[in-house]
Amino acid sequence: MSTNIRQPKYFTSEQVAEILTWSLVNSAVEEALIATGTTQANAKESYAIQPARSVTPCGDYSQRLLVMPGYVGNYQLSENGDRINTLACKVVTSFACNQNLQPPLPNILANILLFCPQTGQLQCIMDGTQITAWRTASASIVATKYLFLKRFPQGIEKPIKVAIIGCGVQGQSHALGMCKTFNVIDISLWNRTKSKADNLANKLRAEFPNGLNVQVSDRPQDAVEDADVICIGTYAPNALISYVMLKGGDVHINSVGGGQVHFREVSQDIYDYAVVYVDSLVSVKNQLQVLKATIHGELGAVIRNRGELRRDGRITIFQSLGIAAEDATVAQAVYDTLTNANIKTIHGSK
Ligand SMILES: NC(=O)C1=CN([C@@H]2O[C@H](COP(=O)(O)OP(=O)(O)OC[C@H]3O[C@@H](n4cnc5c(N)ncnc54)[C@H](OP(=O)(O)O)[C@@H]3O)[C@@H](O)[C@H]2O)C=CC1
Ligand SMILES: O=C(O)C1=NCCCC1
Repeated sequence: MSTNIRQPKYFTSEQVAEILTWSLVNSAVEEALIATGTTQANAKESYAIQPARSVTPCGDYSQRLLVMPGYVGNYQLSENGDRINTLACKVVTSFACNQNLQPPLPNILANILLFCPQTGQLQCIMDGTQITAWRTASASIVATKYLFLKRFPQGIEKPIKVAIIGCGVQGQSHALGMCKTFNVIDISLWNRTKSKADNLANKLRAEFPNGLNVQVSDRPQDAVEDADVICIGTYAPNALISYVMLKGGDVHINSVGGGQVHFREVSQDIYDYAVVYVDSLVSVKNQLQVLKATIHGELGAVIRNRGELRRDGRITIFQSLGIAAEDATVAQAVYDTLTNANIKTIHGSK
């Protein structure tokens, strides 16, 4: 039999990093969130098919291999772009011990396989480690825009105070993404190992020399006490923030940390009071049984019914689990840029 099968391309983390900008990733992730929740092919709407990810513990639960397949159909990477389909699968490991290696490795290492949606042929494998860091922060950015900033007349121009709890890979991408996307006037950083918060503070001061007040806090409560928006992404097995620590009134929390075993970095009393949204209700069934919270709905549903949500004076939580559709749309945007395909994608400064 003749083989017309082409070898897949490979894109390194350096090639991928070169392409990533906050405007590109934010818009690709927003499309993924909108598509999530609609699973049927439909001429007018985008949709996503993303079965629950498989999790293989490798010895114990602190070492896991996750396989995240996803198909996103009939979506656009930019307003004037063609409607496209993407078939992808992220293969990602989470080994909590990697940070103790000399030299340290990221705990979360990923590769994304992108397939031709017409033939199923593997088109490329790209490093997904950076994409995971960026797309998770972007999901929190989109959540902050729709669940929090839409409450105010100034919208995304509103000056906000942000707290970052945990300054690992996720804390860093959240801090940079928030400051690049929104009018952040004040950012407070807390990390268990203080030197990491100090390093991030220096990076932010260098990158945003004007108009951004950067502080490192000794305790999580000091970081969050005035915060409008809190981004928390750790492996903590116990709550790091609780209701009494918050400023009261309008507060939005992006909680991305799965912990090693449970979702425990935010205290139960905050969940009891807050309105909780997720990226995917399907993932909730599989991964969030331990969380005692009423889930209000999916972020994508809020975006689809633009402007209908009013949560004035409330605490909202975006409980992020991470979905394959986000990896798929971002990987597609990166691939298109690197290969000049579907080139009407949106670009912007880093
Ligand atoms: N929702 C999603 O889509 C995604 C979620 N994640 C989750 O986000 C979290 C962070 O991942 P990532 O940033 O890549 O990991 P990193 O290893 O880069 O950072 C881990 C962070 O957790 C902190 N931490 C660990 N244990 C504790 C503890 N007992 N108390 C307080 N802080 C602690 C570390 O502090 P220190 O520096 O002192 O060690 C560090 O700040 C993980 O739970 C991961 O599973 C990751 C990717 C996607
Ligand atoms: O969504 C992801 O990607 C991940 N989520 C939880 C931890 C591993 C990576």
